[in-house]
Amino acid sequence: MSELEQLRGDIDAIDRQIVDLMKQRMETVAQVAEYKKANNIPVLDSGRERALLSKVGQEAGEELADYIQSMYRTIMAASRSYENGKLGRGSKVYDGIKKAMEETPQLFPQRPTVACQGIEGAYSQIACDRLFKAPSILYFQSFDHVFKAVESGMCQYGILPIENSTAGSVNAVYDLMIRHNFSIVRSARLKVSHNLLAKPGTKLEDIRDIYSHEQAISQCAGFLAGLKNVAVHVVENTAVAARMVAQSERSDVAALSSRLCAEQYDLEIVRDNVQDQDNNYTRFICISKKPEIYPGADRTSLMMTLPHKPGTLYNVLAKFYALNINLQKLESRPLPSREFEFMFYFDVEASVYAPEMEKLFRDLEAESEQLRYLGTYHEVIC
Ligand SMILES: C=C(O[C@@H]1C=C(C(=O)O)C=C[C@H]1O)C(=O)O
Repeated sequence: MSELEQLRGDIDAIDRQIVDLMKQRMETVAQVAEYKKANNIPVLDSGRERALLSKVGQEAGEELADYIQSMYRTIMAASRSYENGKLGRGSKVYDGIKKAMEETPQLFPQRPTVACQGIEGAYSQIACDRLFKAPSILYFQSFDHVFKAVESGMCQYGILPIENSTAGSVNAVYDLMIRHNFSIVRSARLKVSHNLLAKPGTKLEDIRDIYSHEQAISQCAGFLAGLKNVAVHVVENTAVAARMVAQSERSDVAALSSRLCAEQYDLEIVRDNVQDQDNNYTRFICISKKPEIYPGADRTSLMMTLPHKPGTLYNVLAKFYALNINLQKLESRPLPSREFEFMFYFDVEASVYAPEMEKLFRDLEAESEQLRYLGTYHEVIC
């Protein structure tokens, strides 16, 4: 037997003892849960946990204190989760998820009324047309109006951009999420390619002024830098830019917009795919008033307000880790009304049918100040 094999044999023997001791510890934890139930005591006891951490840290000695303490944080989180299960406390959120699954039809609607921000030809419209077969689209001036149109029932769904691969999160939309009630029922990941559009017959060398949204301009910076005697102007969105060019009396102006805008506004594509990088995409969410969970839903979004104390975010992340749930997105936004408090937005990868989802919600509800379930849905790649 090699030295390594011998050492691993020793580790195996120690692990048998650890597992045995952990089983004994969990059995005692279950008795604690019984006691707490009978005496109406909450599961979490932060004071006891802090004292335990400090004690095991001292017992471990300076060199190992950090390792042992971090292991104990995990052990205590597992104990609390076990206690919540033993107490038979269900999860309100998970009950709501089950109800939404029962009540949602099998098929995603094909012809609903959908709220989009902008005008015809905007990227939200492209995302909307990929998500629904034949939607009736109502256009609104702001993202806030899209949320309101869905909240009031005027539109069945709303489309909102939330993230771009080059420019990052759309903070304005995350900030509005805090203020509105809604559910996410689908998301779309749309490949974005920008084209230089002008009136038919216009040549590249004739163009003197180019209009577009600032994000599109920055994504085409390399192409624009190569043009001579051209001024670039920011407008509110790429479809507005195309409409301006179409309505202009001049024939030396152009817009950076989608291919759809060329058709929409009778413009010609002078140059296509002029973005600097070809892996440019934007993610959109499709929102509704009430939760709807369609078959195949594998992504769940949550929002949580966490108290401003050390370790609160860590505790949430530890739960995802303990249940082997993959985190796809984490976004934090300051809460305007509460100084130094943050709203965290999470996207996790897990099917609603997975048993760990019920455990996750039970544990999160038991311990987070404010938990908002936003929906479970599938992301469409278009
Ligand atoms: C087991 C208990 O419940 C929780 C788990 C703890 C642990 O695993 O040691 C400690 C405190 C509580 O947050 C307890 O209250 O003792």
